[in-house]
Amino acid sequence: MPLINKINKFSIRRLATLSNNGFLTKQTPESPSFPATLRLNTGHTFNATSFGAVKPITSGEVVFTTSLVGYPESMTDPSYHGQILVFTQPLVGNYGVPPPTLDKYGLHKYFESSKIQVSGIIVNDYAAKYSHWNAIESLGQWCTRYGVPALTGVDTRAVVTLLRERGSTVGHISIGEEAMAQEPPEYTDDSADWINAVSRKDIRVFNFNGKTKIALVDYGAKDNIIRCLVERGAQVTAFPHDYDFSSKLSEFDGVFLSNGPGDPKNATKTTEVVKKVLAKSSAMKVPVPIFGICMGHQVLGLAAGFKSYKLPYGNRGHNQPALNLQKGGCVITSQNHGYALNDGTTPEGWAPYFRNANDGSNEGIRHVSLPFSSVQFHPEAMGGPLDTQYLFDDFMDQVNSLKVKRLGFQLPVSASLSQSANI
Ligand SMILES: NC(=O)CC[C@H](N)C(=O)O
Repeated sequence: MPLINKINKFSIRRLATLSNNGFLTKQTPESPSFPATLRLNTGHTFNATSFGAVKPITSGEVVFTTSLVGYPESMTDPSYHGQILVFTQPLVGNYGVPPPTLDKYGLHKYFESSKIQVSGIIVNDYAAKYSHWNAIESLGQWCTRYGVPALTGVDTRAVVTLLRERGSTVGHISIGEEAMAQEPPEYTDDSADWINAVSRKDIRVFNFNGKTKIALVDYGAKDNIIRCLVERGAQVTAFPHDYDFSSKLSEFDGVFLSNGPGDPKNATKTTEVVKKVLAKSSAMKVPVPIFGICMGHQVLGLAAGFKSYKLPYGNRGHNQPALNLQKGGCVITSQNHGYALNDGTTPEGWAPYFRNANDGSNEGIRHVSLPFSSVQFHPEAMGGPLDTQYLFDDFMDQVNSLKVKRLGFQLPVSASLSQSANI
């Protein structure tokens, strides 16, 4: 390559870094590569080379995603907190990592939260050389900055075959000869605390100008879920997972239950709060609609009386087909979950809403007469197909029309008559 081209390429990369100044004033150097292993509790060991943080040993549940793109979004999704993520897409890293730019609502434009949430990543073929107009650093540099180990050179198809045969499996990333020679430690399952680790600690309002007031319970909410609501005119009040907002229900037009990590059965406190909210809303003349996504769906289900269970190895990817049991048809969805509700435990007054066309697992529930529903997949789809974003439109339409009805009931009769004449 002529020298001038080389210089131009270098300056363009530098410019990208400088134009995002304030985020990254100095790039982290690439970590040196070390020999490493991924050891699974099945007894299998995979040799690898590290390209992220040099941390001797990291343990966690090993899960896989079949998504072809979206590693910045997946790795910052709080639902992946504490897990070691295997990418089945062989080439990972080739478009680098974007800056932590915030949009006008204060939400991350290119990430799902403010940091890497996975405990480690496993890829087949790491691309250290990246190219993208918006990239400011490589995947390896990003992992190094956040202290997250990353392995390349692993036969990820063999790992996934094992995970699919053996089910949910704990694994250990060992970096360097010394760590590789040691027995991996006993894995301590701290997943009961994961929601607490990722949920916000304070109450925060997004989009003060929004006309429709939504209470969002944050179990580790992805930024794009909040964006999907505020972009549709919502003022979103995000509550910590353990905050009992049931006494404030009448201040809101709708309730949204977010995604989050771990087993929904650990979310006992919030399940009790959601039970109260369901009872309160059901008793209102005009009920307040409730919608949930993934963990929010599971919590709503548990509060309604469904039972949940752990899937053999979970569904994680961007092309999971879900059948709409109410209207017919099939939607292609983005997913990331290890647990599911059991359709066989559907309580009275509720119905399964969506069903996974691959494994038959539940993908959604709805109340047969009240405005309560939820989906296991991710309509906000970051990343993934946008086919089910209409569910946000449906939810906001339902919230707004019931809000008008509720206002009608609250106004004196004469005002209520003139208001309904206006709509
Ligand atoms: N994305 C999510 O909210 C995941 C929900 C839950 N942690 C599960 O794995 O099933």
